[in-house]
Amino acid sequence: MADSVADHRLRSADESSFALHCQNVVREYSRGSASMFSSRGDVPTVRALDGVSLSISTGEFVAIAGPSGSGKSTLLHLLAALDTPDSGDISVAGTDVTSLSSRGRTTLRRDTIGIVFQHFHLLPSLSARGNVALPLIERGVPKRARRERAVELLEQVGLGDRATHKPGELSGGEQQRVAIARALVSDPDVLVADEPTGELDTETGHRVLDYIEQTADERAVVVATHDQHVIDRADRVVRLRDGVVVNDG
Ligand SMILES: Nc1ncnc2c1ncn2[C@@H]1O[C@H](COP(=O)(O)OP(=O)(O)OP(=O)(O)O)[C@@H](O)[C@H]1O
Repeated sequence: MADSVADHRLRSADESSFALHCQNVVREYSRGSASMFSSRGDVPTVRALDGVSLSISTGEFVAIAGPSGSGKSTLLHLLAALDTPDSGDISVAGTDVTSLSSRGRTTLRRDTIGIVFQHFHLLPSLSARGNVALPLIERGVPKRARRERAVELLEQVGLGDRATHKPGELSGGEQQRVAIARALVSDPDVLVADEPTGELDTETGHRVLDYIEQTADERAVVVATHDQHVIDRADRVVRLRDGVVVNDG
């Protein structure tokens, strides 16, 4: 049977009213193979998230903070539908992620989630415009419309004059702005960013943050970060420690 995202729309009004919602989420990783550690076949695990519950609305700019290893990236990957939890529920834009197949999650990401990584993840052989237009190919948007939309987004992030430059010809801050433009090109309901200012100097980090902040007016924005500037500017800070939410406000 076809696995359409629409089949996984939540029935509950409570959960579907949030752009992002997770309930009692647990995610464990195994530490190597069973044979390495135990004659009984037990695989040691690390519990990266231990019962996390969180709801984020459209228009909120939320920072996920906490010490190294506290579970920030793990949570972000789950909220971006890049991964699934061992137990608990996650919904994105009213769709139950945990019941989707891998293909269904790919469709959900394509249609509703923009993702920005610390290391930009741009294709070096494509121009800034080509990188930004990439998600529109998957959506079947014609070439001319793709180009126009990509240039529009690059102008919004202040890089209209860099459209034909390749990533190697751009500074770190410019590359990160290209990555943000790419994440926003499909006008997603949710923007998820993992340490987006981690590789940038303070001033460039502020510029990138300006763009991220602006986009939060019409979508939910979640940023995992160690950067105090991001934490200071967020509407709300969710603090993790050892995979548990220790503060939310
Ligand atoms: N693929 C993996 N395999 C095994 N353990 C992992 C894996 N990814 C993360 N972990 C472990 O899960 C825990 C949470 O890691 P996570 O990367 O989510 O933390 P973080 O808060 O993002 O850390 P940092 O700030 O250093 O990026 C850590 O103990 C980490 O070692």
